[in-house]
Amino acid sequence: MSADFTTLAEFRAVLAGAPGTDQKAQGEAEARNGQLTKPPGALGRLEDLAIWYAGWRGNPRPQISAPQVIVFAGNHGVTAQGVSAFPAEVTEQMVLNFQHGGAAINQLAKAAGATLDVVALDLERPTADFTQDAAMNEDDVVSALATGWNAVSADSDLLVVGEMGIGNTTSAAAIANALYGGEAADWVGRGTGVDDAGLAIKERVVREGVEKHGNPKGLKALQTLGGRELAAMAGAIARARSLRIPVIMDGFICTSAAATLESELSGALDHVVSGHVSAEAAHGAVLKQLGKEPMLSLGMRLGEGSGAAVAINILKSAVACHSGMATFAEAGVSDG
Ligand SMILES: O=C(O)c1ccc[n+]([C@@H]2O[C@H](COP(=O)([O-])O)[C@@H](O)[C@H]2O)c1
Ligand SMILES: Cc1cc2nc[nH]c2cc1C
Repeated sequence: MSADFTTLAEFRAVLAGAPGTDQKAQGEAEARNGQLTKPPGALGRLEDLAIWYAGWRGNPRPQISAPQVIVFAGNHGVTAQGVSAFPAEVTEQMVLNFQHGGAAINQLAKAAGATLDVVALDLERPTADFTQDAAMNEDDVVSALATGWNAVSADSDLLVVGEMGIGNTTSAAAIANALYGGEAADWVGRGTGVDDAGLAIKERVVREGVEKHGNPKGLKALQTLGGRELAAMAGAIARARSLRIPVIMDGFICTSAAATLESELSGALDHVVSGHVSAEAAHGAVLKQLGKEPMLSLGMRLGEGSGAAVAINILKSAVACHSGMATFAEAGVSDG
């Protein structure tokens, strides 16, 4: 299948034409939730998650039986400046590890009953150093969006997008700084574990990049400051919307990539929930800007879709209760 767009303008039109939640199914799910054998609200946020999921699936009593995890990998020109604790070769080495089943995400996807796809994007062709030039030209960012779009299986009933890309916390910080303002220092963190000198380099690189590209917003931020794996995650999130597949987003990089869609079009992430808040310093602030409450806070900072994969189990639990529980009438339990 090929994507429904060949330019950024066409991708914007796709975003604008995307479906909303199914109000009828959502209302029916809400009504069902009120009849289940529990005190009202006793399942806390699990109840909201199940109703949200039902609305997007257009089914008041849905199931989750085909979750898909996709990990996108990309390389970043900005690594030449010394912004990561690890060398750029690790991106490709970890792709091989994913393919051989040896990474954390392999275990977490399996534990959550999800399929796992690994998509490497032009690893031999890193993006441009965004302090010098736009990270990607329009053709490159559209191609990466299309790769993400095409990676989503229409048979999935839940999507997790994750990433692997040495240097990409610098990209994510630059995007967040461009979208939300403040100082570069507000958005940079230690990523894979840079020392104070590395953190100072990241701060300078983010400041220079954001200034060079003029505080870009929306897809322009994705193109000029992002990376191929970030654009692919954005493309996959957009495709999931068009297929009414709910999405759990992962850590700082995933959330910053997703934020470019919301910046482009308010409501573009209504079908997306946050799986976790990562230990990367600014992740919580980006989630706050998006009005997304993370499901989990486990001190993770791995990427790969790992935190979101753990959260699949939470969403499955929410939906299992919602669709499997008896009502007061069915169980002969007196309601309050
Ligand atoms: O998901 C997160 O919040 C997260 C936080 C810190 C690091 N990472 C991962 O670490 C890599 C980027 O870190 P760095 O230091 O190279 O910018 C990339 O492969 C990410 O998947 C991911
Ligand atoms: C080993 C390693 C694994 C990762 N997975 C996601 N980002 C990563 C970064 C490193 C360095």
